[in-house]
Amino acid sequence: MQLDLFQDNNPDALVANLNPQQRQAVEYRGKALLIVAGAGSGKTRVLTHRIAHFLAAKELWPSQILAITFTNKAASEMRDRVESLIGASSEGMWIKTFHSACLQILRREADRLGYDSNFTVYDTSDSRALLKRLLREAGAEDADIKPQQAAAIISNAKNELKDAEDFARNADRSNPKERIVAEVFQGYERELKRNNAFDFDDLISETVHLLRAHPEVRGRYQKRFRHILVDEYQDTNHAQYALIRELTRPMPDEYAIFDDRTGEQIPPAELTVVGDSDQSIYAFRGADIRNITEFERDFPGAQTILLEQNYRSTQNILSGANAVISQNPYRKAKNLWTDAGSGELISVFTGYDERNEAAYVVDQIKQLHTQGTNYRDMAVLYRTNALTPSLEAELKTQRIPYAVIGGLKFFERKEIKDALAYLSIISNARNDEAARRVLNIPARGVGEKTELKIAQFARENDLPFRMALARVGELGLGPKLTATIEEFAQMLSELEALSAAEGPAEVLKLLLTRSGYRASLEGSRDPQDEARIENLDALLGQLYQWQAVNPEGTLSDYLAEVTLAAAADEIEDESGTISLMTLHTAKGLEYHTVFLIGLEQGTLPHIRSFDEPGGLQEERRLMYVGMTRAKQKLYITNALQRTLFGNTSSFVPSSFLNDIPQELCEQVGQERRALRESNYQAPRTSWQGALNTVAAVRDNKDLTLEVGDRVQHDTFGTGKVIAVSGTPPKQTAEVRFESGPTKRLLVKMAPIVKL
Ligand SMILES: Nc1ncnc2c1ncn2[C@@H]1O[C@H](COP(=O)(O)OP(=O)(O)OP(=O)(O)O)[C@@H](O)[C@H]1O
Ligand SMILES: [Mg+2]
Repeated sequence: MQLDLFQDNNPDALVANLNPQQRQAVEYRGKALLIVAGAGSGKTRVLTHRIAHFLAAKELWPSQILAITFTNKAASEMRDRVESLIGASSEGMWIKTFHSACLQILRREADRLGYDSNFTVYDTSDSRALLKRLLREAGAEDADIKPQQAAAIISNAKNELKDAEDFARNADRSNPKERIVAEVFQGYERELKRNNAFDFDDLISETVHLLRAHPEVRGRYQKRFRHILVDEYQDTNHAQYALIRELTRPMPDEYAIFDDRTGEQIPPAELTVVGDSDQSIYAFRGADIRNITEFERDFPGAQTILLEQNYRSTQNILSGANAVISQNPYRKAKNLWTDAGSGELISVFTGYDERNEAAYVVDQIKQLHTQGTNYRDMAVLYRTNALTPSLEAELKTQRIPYAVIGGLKFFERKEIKDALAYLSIISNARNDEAARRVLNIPARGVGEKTELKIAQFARENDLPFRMALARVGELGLGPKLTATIEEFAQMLSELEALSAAEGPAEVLKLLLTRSGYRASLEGSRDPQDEARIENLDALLGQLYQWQAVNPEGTLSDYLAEVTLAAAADEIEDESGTISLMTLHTAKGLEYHTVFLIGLEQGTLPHIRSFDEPGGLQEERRLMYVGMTRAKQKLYITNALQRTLFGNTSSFVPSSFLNDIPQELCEQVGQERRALRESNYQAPRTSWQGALNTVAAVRDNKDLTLEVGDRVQHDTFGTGKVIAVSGTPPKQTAEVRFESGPTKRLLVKMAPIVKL
């Protein structure tokens, strides 16, 4: 039927399900249209309907449309929405992110910039590595310039469309730092070009330079793209803004473009942008809200349409989100409303630690799934990736399929794999792959040639690679290299000895320092490396907890468990997978149920925002983005303590929680505490209570359970033992809780009392 709609050329049917303002936006014809509105008011829906409307009215071909979104996930959702509207393939239509659109243009036009079309795109770590070398060569140690600082300065310059020469011209020559950065910037550009490489920011700025320097190329793209639509316009930076401007700015007479068929002159491309200044969350990358506020000045005669009805969320969720964002100063109040009804209350849960928080979240997920909510309709959102390990571990244990969107799963991340490879070679000296992986991690100057030599020696002497390392003296390498490798082998021996006496967590803790891995990440100042440290700390925290639950567990037990758990990733059922992602990635998306985790001071708002101007406001917008992803049900959770690097720190709940009116929330955590208080010794405060529970856990040593016994669990309430196995102290019990879940517990460790 939808195909008919398209073939019948019936654009009116497309606007039947829209409110008057949305309909006006879809049907508007003119050079420039700006739609500003709060979350969930149908901005993206208007964009997709507008695209379909152009097609159905046969005003444009798919290939004449360029639609730009911010994330790959948003782009693929937009494509799906358009295809289901037109009932046909959207082939030929560009629905892309800024970066992927520019990448495609540059691939085609590379030779005009003196590049080959097979150029490489340097990711952040490639750029940092290059900058580090250049800084060293420029003697930056004395001026104390970190690669990360230089990278940020260069990135900002590129986002402002300033090249190395501009930068050098404007640099204050009497300031040694500026002089060095200017010099390094020029060297960096030279090296990129020599390597036939662009960095991330180049993709956009170079496309702008290309279009500016070559009007005939600009004309070609203007001729092709007759209508450009940009979603999430509030997050465009200057370079992105300039790109749009080049693609819509009138052509000079000598480069005027003409219709091949009619011979008529073609006017500039038209533009539709939609945005919400309350959802601007990329100021740190140079996003400029002024692009939205000054749109009318930049595009004279532009039409502005406001949308006010929210179709996504229930009133409780919307009121909660509005209450949070209204704390931001200097914003235009919006009149966003919904007729969806008040809906369920926002559930607020306080866990005593991150495992308790994860257990609660996963348990709710299981219950919702049992009650018929598909996994694909649920998402867990967080401020930073470091918050996921306990959650991922719990999801794995409970065999719930999940996907980490826009990021690697925890156990697939490089630093985690590195750490596990270290643990693996310590646990099993015959694991050649692991030994070879860590040989030069962190960089100790052992190159591939040396690695191959060692491997060959190992083969000839029928030795594992690890053993060949110990005999590196026989290889005739240079003295320095030989000493480095001997030292590496010696370190592995020490760690092997340690692992015989200590638990895996202690081994990991020591190896991160002894190997120099931690120091190399700490020294790098690359934000990615900062995240890597957080992740390694998270792994360590998780390992300590694993050790607490498996006091007899060995390193190889742990590694086997992790590997098997990773294999559980394969499972997926017809209800899809749960999505895990950062708040930044979640922009524009929506889910039936949303869990916002890690609502603590220092996590959200993030600690780094405290001393940045406007930092707290940007964090509040992130919170607003997170809350407004939920359609029917919103959970907000926090943990009173988190374990990082074996250290447990306590956290205060996020100040944003105080902004949500009490009557919109139900405090699940307090209910849980009340339950506990009514059943046994009352803890004094919630989190001391949690510690008491942990202490009580250790007193379970002599507890033995039998099938049929009733127990009270700290998190899950009362339940009945339905199976037991093993004998104390290794007895495990399967308990079916009245609150729904069935759990397998190690009796001596579980936070339970026998009733
Ligand atoms: N007129 C309408 N009738 C029914 N549903 C609608 C209508 N307008 C929007 N919706 C639905 O409301 C939800 C939110 O719409 P959409 O994602 O387009 O909002 P948005 O303004 O782009 O939100 P965000 O600011 O989060 O990007 C979607 O599920 C959409 O299909
Ligand atoms: Mg949207």
